Amino acid sequence: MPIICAEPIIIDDTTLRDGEQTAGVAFSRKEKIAIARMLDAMGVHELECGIPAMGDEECGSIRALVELGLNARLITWNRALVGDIRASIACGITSVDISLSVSDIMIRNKLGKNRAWVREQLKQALGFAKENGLYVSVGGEDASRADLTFLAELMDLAVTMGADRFRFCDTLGILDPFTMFEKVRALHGAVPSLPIEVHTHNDLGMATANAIAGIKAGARFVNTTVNGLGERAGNAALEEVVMALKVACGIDPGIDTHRFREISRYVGRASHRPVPAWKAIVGERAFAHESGIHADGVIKNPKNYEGFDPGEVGLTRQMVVGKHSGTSGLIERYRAVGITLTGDEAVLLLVRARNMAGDRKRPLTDADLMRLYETSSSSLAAA
Ligand SMILES: CC(=O)SCCNC(=O)CCNC(=O)[C@H](O)C(C)(C)COP(=O)(O)OP(=O)(O)OC[C@H]1O[C@@H](n2cnc3c(N)ncnc32)[C@H](O)[C@@H]1OP(=O)(O)O
Ligand SMILES: O=C(O)CCC(=O)C(=O)O
Repeated sequence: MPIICAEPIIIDDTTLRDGEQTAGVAFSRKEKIAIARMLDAMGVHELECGIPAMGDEECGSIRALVELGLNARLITWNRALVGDIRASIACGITSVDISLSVSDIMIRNKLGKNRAWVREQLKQALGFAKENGLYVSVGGEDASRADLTFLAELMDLAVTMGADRFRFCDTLGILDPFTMFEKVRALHGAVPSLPIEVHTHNDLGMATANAIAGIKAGARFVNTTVNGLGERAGNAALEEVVMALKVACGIDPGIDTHRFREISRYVGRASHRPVPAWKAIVGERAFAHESGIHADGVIKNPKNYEGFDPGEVGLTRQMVVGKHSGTSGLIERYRAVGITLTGDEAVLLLVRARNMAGDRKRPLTDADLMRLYETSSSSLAAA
């Protein structure tokens, strides 16, 4: 059943920040500009575009993105350090994520500090950002393992100091959607005046589900990356979150989805992480039908076996002849290469086509189909 959102859902795409943090991935400046332009043209609302603290090269890229004058809001990632925020301001940035580890495990074992230090650091960094007129998302790193009462306390402090939103991060990707929902709902209930952003990771294969659960629990901002790039197993994929919102939740975040295939292929090349054929939404074979019952159903009406039209994401439907084909699919494929089969001919050819696909461990090409037809001509004449 469609859910009603009082306010629009804002997609904050972090392909250029967390996406580039995928181990071994490095985008050139030219690629960053191309990706940002595409995302902007598609109507993506915000781009987390880099980390000024990384140094001159990164700052040069961020400045170049600022100079594009995109519609999308550009936001940078910063530790809760005045120096990091200064570096963002020097890039011409007016929106920042100020990140603080908020779980006791990270506060103790990574930062070597305590909760009081975190509070103090937030005051200093947020205070500095606000004095400089910045829009601020307070990033709660490892929020999914943090004490909820402490999180609510930090959120209260953030509201008092003028923060614009709080980012709930499932940094390790260890939540399930039900727990995600409960935690985000609890925080939203505790501090309703501070909008929540959700940042999810795919370590258990639930990044998209958790992003959607966060939105259903009241989050208004959601982080995505093209193809689900990101630390370790990646983040929630832009194309999955947007289509899940549209198809499963009845929420249209206003993104031009027709370019999903195009941007997916571009980012796949630029990241040297080719898109698997079966990848949800954008995989080349995401709308390929081989199994007899499915092919027959799709031929009768695509709605039988497609949750949405492939054209909506820039893909095309493919009818495949293989080991699981039935006669309807085979007749349809032969029709596409200009040959009309009778029912008897299809029955005869089907056995041979299945065997051929099984032997070759791949679907039959047009050339395979033609050869099969020609080499079966005497049997077909008798059929
Ligand atoms: C969950 C995330 O994705 S967070 C984003 C992570 N992204 C990146 O790390 C990519 C870019 N990072 C970098 O270029 C570098 O790590 C830099 C420039 C930020 C820091 O570089 P270095 O000074 O060489 O430090 P190094 O990377 O070895 O260690 C990180 C330091 O930041 C500290 N730190 C980590 N998170 C925070 C935080 N939120 N606020 C303040 N300090 C922090 C660590 O405690 C550590 O400092 P320490 O050595 O005094 O304990
Ligand atoms: O903004 C933050 O605090 C960190 C975001 C992040 O990349 C993560 O927690 O995985």
